[in-house]
Amino acid sequence: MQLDFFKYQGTGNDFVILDNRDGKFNDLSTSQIHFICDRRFGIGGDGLMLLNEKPGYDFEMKYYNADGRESSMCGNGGRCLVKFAYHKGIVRTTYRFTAVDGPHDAEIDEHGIVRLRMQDVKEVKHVNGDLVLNTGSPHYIKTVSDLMHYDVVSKGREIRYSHAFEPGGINVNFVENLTDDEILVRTYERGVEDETLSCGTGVTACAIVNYHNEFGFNEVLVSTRGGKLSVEFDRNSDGSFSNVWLCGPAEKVFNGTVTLPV
Ligand SMILES: N[C@H](CCC[C@H](N)C(=O)O)C(=O)O
Repeated sequence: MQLDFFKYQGTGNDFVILDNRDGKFNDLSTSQIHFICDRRFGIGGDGLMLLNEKPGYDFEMKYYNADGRESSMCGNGGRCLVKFAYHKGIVRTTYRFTAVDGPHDAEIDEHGIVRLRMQDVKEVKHVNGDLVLNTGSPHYIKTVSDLMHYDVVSKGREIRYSHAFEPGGINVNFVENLTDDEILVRTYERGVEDETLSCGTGVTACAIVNYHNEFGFNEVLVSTRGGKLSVEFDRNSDGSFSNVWLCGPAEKVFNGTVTLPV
C-alpha cells in the first residue's frame, strides 16, 4: 500500500498524519500503525492521526498512540491536525471538528499559533497525595523539585502500570512550580511508553491544578522540553473548569511517500 504521509510536531510531540478524506486508510491494522510510528524501522512518531470527512464538521480526528492502538484525546495532535487542515486548504476563522472525546473548536492566530478548546473538566481527585483528572485523556500529576534531573521514565512507568490504574493505565506528569503563573512539566505518556517532549492534555491538566489559580479566568504558562505552551481556563466555584484552551505552535516537519510492507 502506497502511503503519502505528513510529519508534524507540536512542542516536540510528533505525529504522522494521513489525509483519509477518501477513506483509503480506514483499514490500517494496529501492527501497521505501530510499524509506521517506529523510529527505526518506520517513519517515527509519538502517534498517528487520520484526517477524516465528517458531515456537519470541518473534519474528524482519529488518533492512535505509537503502540498502534486507538487512543483517548491528544491535545498536541489536535493542534497539529488543525494546522494540517489549514495547509490542505481547509481555511476557517474558527475550526470545528470531532474527536474521540467530542467536538472541539480551534483557531490559528496571526503568528500561526494554534488554540484548541479542550473539554470541560468536572473534577480533580486526590490520590496518594497527588492529583488525577481527565482532560480528554487520563492524567496523574505529581509535584517535584529539580524536575530536569528527575527520573521521569522509571517513576512514570511505575505509576502508569500500578494496580490503581489497571486495566487502561494513565499518563503521568511531573510538575515543578517556577513562578506564580509558570510551571515546568515532563510527561511519561501511556501508549508511547516513554517520556514525550510535551503532552497537550497533560500540560492542560497540570495548568488547571496549578495552585495559584483564582476563581474566574486564569492563564498558565507551561515550559516543556519541547517548547512553551499556554493554557487558559475559567475556574468555577463548583470545582469544575470550563472555557479551557491549549495554545501553542504546531509545525509541518516534512512529507513523503512510502510503500507499506504487506
Ligand atoms: N498518550 C495519551 C494520548 C495522547 C496524549 C498527548 N500526546 C497529548 O498531546 O494530549 C493517552 O494514551 O492517553
